[in-house]
Amino acid sequence: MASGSMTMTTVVVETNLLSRQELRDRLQAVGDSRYHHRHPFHLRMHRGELTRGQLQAWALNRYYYQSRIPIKDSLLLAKSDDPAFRRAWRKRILDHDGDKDGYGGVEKWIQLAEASGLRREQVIPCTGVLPGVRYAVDAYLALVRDNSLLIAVASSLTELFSRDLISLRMDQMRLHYPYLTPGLAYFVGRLTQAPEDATFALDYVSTHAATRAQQEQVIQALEAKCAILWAQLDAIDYAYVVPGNIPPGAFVPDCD
Ligand SMILES: O=C(O)c1cc(C(=O)O)c2c(n1)C(=O)C(=O)c1cc(C(=O)O)[nH]c1-2
Repeated sequence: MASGSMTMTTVVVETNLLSRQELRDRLQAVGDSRYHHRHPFHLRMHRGELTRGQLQAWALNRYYYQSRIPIKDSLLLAKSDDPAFRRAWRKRILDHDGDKDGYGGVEKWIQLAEASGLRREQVIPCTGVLPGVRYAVDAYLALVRDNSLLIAVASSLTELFSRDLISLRMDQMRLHYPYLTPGLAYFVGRLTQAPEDATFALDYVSTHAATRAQQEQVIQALEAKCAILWAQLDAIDYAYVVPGNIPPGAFVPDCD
C-alpha cells in the first residue's frame, strides 16, 4: 500500500583517519623539527655563551609570555560548555596565578628574573618588552581567541616537548650561570605540570578530532604555536646578540 519514497542514508566513513598513534607520531615530528629547543639562542644558552645582560633580556621578555598564559587559558576556558573540561583546565590558571598573592608560576618567574639581577619593578610593567616578542605572544592569544576549542587546545601541545628542554636548561643554568640557581623554582614546578597538561591536551585532541580535516587542523595549530615560540627567540636573538640592534624603548641591559 504505502509506496512512499525510500530515504537513502549515506554514512560517510572516514577511511583516512589517523589512528591515535599516527596522530601522536605526526605531532612528534613537528616538535622534533620545529620546537624552540633547536633555536640558536637556546643552543647558545645551553653552551654557557650568554652574558648576564642577555639572560636578563631573555627573562624580561619571556615574562610577557608567562604573564599572558593565564589570560590565554581564561579565553580558552570560555570556549567550553563542559563543566568537567573547565574543572580540568582551570588547574593551569591556578598553576600560574596561585590561589593567593605571592604564589604561582608568574611570581616564580619574577624570582628567576630577580636572580638574573633585575628588579621586579623593571619586569612586571612589561614596558621594555621587544616589539617582536609582544607581537608573537599576542598572536598566541589571538590564535586561541579566534579559533575553535579543538585548535585552542592543540596549540598548547608544545608542552609535549617542554619537559625535556626545561630539564636540560636547568642543568645548564646550574653549570654555567650559578647565580640563577636560587631562581629555578619555576622550572621545578613545570617538570611535573607540563607533562600532566600535555597528556590531558593530547587525549582531548585525539578524542575530539573526529575527521581527518580536524586532525590536520590540530597538527597545523601545533606548527603555528612552534612558530610563535620561535619568533619570540628570533626577536631576542636579533636585539641582544648583535650589537646595535636594540629597538627604541626596549630593555637595555646595564651589565655584560
Ligand atoms: O620554557 C619553555 O620552553 C616553555 C615552553 C612552553 C611551551 O612549549 O609552550 C611553555 C612553557 N615554557 C611554560 O612555562 C608554560 O607555562 C607554558 C604554557 C604553555 C601553553 O601553551 O599553555 N606553554 C608553555
